[in-house]
Amino acid sequence: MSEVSELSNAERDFLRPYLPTKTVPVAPQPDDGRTTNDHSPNNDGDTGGGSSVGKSGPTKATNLPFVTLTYASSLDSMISLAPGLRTALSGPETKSMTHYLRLQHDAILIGVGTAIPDNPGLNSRYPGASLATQPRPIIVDPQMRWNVYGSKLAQLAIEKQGKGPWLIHTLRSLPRSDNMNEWGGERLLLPADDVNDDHTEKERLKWSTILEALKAKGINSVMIEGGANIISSLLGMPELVDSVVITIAPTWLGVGGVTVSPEAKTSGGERINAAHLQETSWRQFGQDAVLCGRLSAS
Ligand SMILES: NC(=O)C1=CN([C@@H]2O[C@H](COP(=O)(O)OP(=O)(O)OC[C@H]3O[C@@H](n4cnc5c(N)ncnc54)[C@H](OP(=O)(O)O)[C@@H]3O)[C@@H](O)[C@H]2O)C=CC1
Ligand SMILES: Nc1nc(O)c(N)c(N[C@@H]2O[C@H](COP(=O)(O)O)[C@@H](O)[C@H]2O)n1
Repeated sequence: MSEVSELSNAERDFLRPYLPTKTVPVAPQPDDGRTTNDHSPNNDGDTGGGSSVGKSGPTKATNLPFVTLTYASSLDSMISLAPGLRTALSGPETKSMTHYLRLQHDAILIGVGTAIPDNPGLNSRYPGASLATQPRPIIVDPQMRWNVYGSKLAQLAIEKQGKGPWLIHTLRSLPRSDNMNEWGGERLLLPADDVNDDHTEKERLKWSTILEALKAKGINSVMIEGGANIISSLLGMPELVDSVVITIAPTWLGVGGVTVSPEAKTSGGERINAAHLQETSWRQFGQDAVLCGRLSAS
C-alpha cells in the first residue's frame, strides 16, 4: 500500500486558496482534441465550499512564478534535530498533504544544504501522479558542491518516476562535461549578486534572479521546501512569496536543532517583528496542525 493517500475534499478545500493554478500537458483525448488539462484545485472537480481567503493564482509581476514556502516545523521552530540530520516531523496525513502540494506546482526547490544530507526524491507519490504532472526538482548549489550522480534524484529521473533535476550554479562555476541531459537534468548558470552579506568568499544569488530565470524557462509555480537557510531568507521577502504552508508537529526537537527564523528587523532603531502572516487558516491533519497564510509586507 502507498505511504501517501488521497486528501479529502475538505482538506483540499482548505488548501485551495493558497495554491497556484497549474496547467499540465496531457495526451490529446480522442474525442475533444485538448492538449492541456487544468489540474488546479479550482478545476479538479471538487465541489464548492472552502475558505473565502484571498484567491489562487499569480498576483504579482508576470516575470516571477507563484512561490509557495512550505516546511515541517517542531514547536520550537526547528526543522531537523541537527545540521545534516534528516528528521521526520510530518505524520502520515501531512506527508500526504506535502505530496499533494508537490503535484500542484511546476517545480520543487531546495538548497544544497538539504540535498547533500537528505538525498531526497523530490517527486510526488500522490495517487495518480504521472511523469507529465511531476514537479521539476531544482537544487540551489552555487558552488557545485553536490554530486548529482548516484543520487536518488538521478535514479528517479532515469526510472522516469520523476523529472530530471535542474541545478542552479553561479556563472563562475566550472562547466562540467556531463550527461545529465540524457535523463532530463540541466545546469543553470546564473550571475551572482554583487553584495555578499556574510563577508565570505561565497557567491550569493539574488532570489529575484533565480525566480526570474525559472519563470523564463516556463516554471509558473515553485514550491520551496527548504532548508532552514533558504526558508529563513525568504520569510523576509514578502514581495517574492505568494503563500506559506507550515506543518507544525506536536514535538520539540531541543537545543542544537536547525531553526527557521528570519533575519532580525529594526525600525527607527527599535527591534520590530521580523515577519508576519496574514489571511491565516488552520486545520488539523492527523496529529499535526497545518497553518496557511500570506506574508505581509509590513
Ligand atoms: N522539516 C522540513 O520541512 C525540512 C527540513 N530540512 C532540513 O534542513 C536542513 C538543511 O538546511 P540548511 O543547512 O539551512 O540548507 P539549505 O537547504 O537551506 O541550503 C543552504 C545552502 O544553499 C545555498 N544557498 C542558499 N541561498 C542562496 C543564495 N541566495 N545564493 C546562493 N546560494 C544560496 C548555499 O550554498 P553554499 O553554502 O554552497 O553557498 C547555502 O549554504 C537539513 O537538516 C534538512 O534535513 C530541509 C527541508 C525541509
Ligand atoms: N514536509 C516535510 N516533512 C518532514 O518531516 C520533512 N523531513 C520534510 N523534508 C523535506 O522533504 C524532503 C524529502 O523528500 P522525499 O521524501 O525524499 O521525496 C527533504 O529533503 C526535505 O526537503 N518535509
